[in-house]
Amino acid sequence: MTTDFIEKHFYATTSLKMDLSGSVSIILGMLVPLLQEPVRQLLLRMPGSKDRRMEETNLAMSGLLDNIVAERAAQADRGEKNFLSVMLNASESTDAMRKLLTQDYVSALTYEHLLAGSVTMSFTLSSLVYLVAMYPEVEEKLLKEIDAFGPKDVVPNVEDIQTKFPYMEQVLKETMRFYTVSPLIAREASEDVQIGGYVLPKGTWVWLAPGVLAKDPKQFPDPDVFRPERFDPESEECKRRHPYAFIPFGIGPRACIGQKFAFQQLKLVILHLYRHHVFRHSPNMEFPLQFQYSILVNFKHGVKLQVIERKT
Ligand code: HEM
Repeated sequence: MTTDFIEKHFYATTSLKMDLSGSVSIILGMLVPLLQEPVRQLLLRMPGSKDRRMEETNLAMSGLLDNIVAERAAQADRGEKNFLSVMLNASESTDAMRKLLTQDYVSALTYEHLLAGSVTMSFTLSSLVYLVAMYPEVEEKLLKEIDAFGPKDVVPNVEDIQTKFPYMEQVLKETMRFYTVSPLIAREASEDVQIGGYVLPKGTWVWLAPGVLAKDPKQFPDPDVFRPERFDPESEECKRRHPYAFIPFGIGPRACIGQKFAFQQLKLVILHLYRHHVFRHSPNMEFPLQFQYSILVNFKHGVKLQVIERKT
C-alpha cells in the first residue's frame, strides 16, 4: 500500500509536463486552447492514453487520501501535532469552521500540501548533497559549522535552527538558486496593468521563471559557479541584489505557505546527514546531470552517491 501510494504520488507530480512531451491535451492546449477540453474528454475515454492515466492516478490518490481523512476524523483522540489533525480539530471548533472546512475541503488541502511539499523537498535536498560533494571547500566549511554546534546527540531547538547555521543557510539558498525546483509561477492580471512599457489587459496570464532570474549575471555574477558566500548578508553582492531576484518560493500573498517549514526541515535533515556522513558522486552517475521538466524539475536518473561514514 505504501509503495503504491508513493508511486502514484510520484507519477502525479512528475507527469504534468508543460511542453511537447506532455499529454496530447496539454500540447493541444498550448497550440489550440479552444480544442483542449473537448479533446481531453475524448482521451479520458481512451484506455492507454496519458490523459486517462493521469486522471486515474489523481482519482486513485484522492480516494486514498479521502479514506485517510475519514479514518482520522472518526478517531476520538486524534492528537494535535500533525497537519491533518489540526485541520480536523479546527473544522469542529465553530459553526463557521464547520461550513468552511468540510471533509472534502480538508482532503483537498491535504492533497495539495502533500504534492507541494514532497518533490520540492526531495529535489532540493538531493541537489544540495550532489553539489556539496562537488565542492570540497564548501563541504569543509559546512562540516566545521555543524561540528561546532556540539556533540552528535545534541538536538537543536527552533532558535538554534534559525540562528546557529548561517553557512548552511547560504548553502541551501545557493543550491536553490543553482537548481530551481519550481520552473514556472503563474499569475493572472486582475485588472489592466502596464509593466515595463507593455500593457497587459485584465485576464492576461503571466508566467514567471524563477530559475531564469536566478541565473541573471547582473544579480548573480558568474551565475554558473556554485558559491554559497554570495548569500552572506554582509557580502557586497548580497547587499546590491534586487530583493526580487531570488524567489524560489514565489512571491506575494500566494507565495509558498511552507517556506519557513521547508527551511527548518531541510536544515534539520542536513544537520543529521552531515553529522554522520559525507557523500561522493558514484561512478554510475551520468555527467552532466540530466533533468526532467514538468510542473516541477526533477533528476532524470536520480542522484547516485556513495555514502561515507564519518569516524569522528
Ligand atoms: C524546497 C521546498 C519548496 C519550494 C522550493 C517550494 C516552492 C513553491 C512555489 C514556487 C510555490 C508557488 C508560489 C507562487 O505562486 O508565488 C509554492 C506554493 C505552495 N507551496 Fe511550496 N515549496 C516548497 C516546500 C513546500 C512545503 C514543505 C509545503 C507544505 C508542507 C509547501 C506547500 C505549498 C502550498 C500549499 C503552496 C500553494 C500556496 C498558495 O497557492 O497559496 N511547499 N511552493
